[in-house]
Amino acid sequence: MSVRGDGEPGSSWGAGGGGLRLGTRTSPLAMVQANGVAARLRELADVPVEVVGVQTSGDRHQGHLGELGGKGAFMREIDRALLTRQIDVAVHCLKDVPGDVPRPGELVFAAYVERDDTSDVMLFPVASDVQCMADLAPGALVGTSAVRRRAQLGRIRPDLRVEYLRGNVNSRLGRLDAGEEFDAIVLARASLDRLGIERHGESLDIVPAVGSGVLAVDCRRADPDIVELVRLLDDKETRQCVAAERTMLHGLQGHCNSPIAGHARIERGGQLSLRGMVFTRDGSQFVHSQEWASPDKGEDLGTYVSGDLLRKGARDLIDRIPH
Ligand SMILES: NCc1[nH]cc(CCC(=O)O)c1CC(=O)O
Repeated sequence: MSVRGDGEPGSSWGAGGGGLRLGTRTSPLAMVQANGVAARLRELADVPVEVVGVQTSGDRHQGHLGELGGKGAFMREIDRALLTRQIDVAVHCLKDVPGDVPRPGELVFAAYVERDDTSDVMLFPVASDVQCMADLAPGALVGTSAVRRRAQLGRIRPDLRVEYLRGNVNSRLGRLDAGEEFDAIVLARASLDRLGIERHGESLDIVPAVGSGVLAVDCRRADPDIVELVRLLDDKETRQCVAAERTMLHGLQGHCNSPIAGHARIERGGQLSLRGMVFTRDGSQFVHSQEWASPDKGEDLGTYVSGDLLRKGARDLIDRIPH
């Protein structure tokens, strides 16, 4: 999809020399996110930026993501488009970037955009009388695809039944409102905010996903001008939090089916804190760790917390769940 392709003659940006091509998934959420990043790049550099939708196997495939080798299914085609210079910049939800597969060495996340809301919200069918989790009947059916949400819901309301639900945000809301399948679903608050969807949702008191609410902007290391431009979108505190969370995730060596939660933040006193949790599928067992460090020590903090979780038995919890 070409949102703006008016490459100025003589402009030397990007692979084609006529401006930057910014690639992302074709979902409405990915497009909104990419358009936001593209607008900021145009402002910063007075450069034409064309948004390009890239079809990924994760979007084409309707079944269980595990069948495609997990979350990486949303990245392979986009990485390839960057490496073959079909696009110059890519925008990803960091939450969807796997922690157990190394990124191609030729690429660099030159920016982590200032973090949006990290919370998970429970939504109810518009026509339903029930508009909060406490009012859900015992055994009510909740839709989500995230093992982390399933496990933590299990800790709050072990009676709820959880069924696998994925697809783009609007199709999930459509299925919810049709009122025939689910009593509630769980979504990221950030996805509703970015799509401009205003509807009641109950923020859940659960630990967020590693990388939640963060957009990662990828480009080729070999293009220093582009790296330098994208760098201007980088938010220092977000990068410090990401360093802690992602280092923890790498240290745990989980897979896409591992119920892992991780959340770093800069506290009021200026310290960086990191909380990590690993659960069994139903959340009945878990390990927890929290530690603080100076904000420039995010990686050490992540290493410490993953080590602490492993000492407390995280490996056994992770290995008990099939890939
Ligand atoms: N798993 C899908 C996904 N990956 C990133 C977001 C958007 C929010 C974010 O960047 O954290 C979503 C939608 C959702 O979970 O509802």
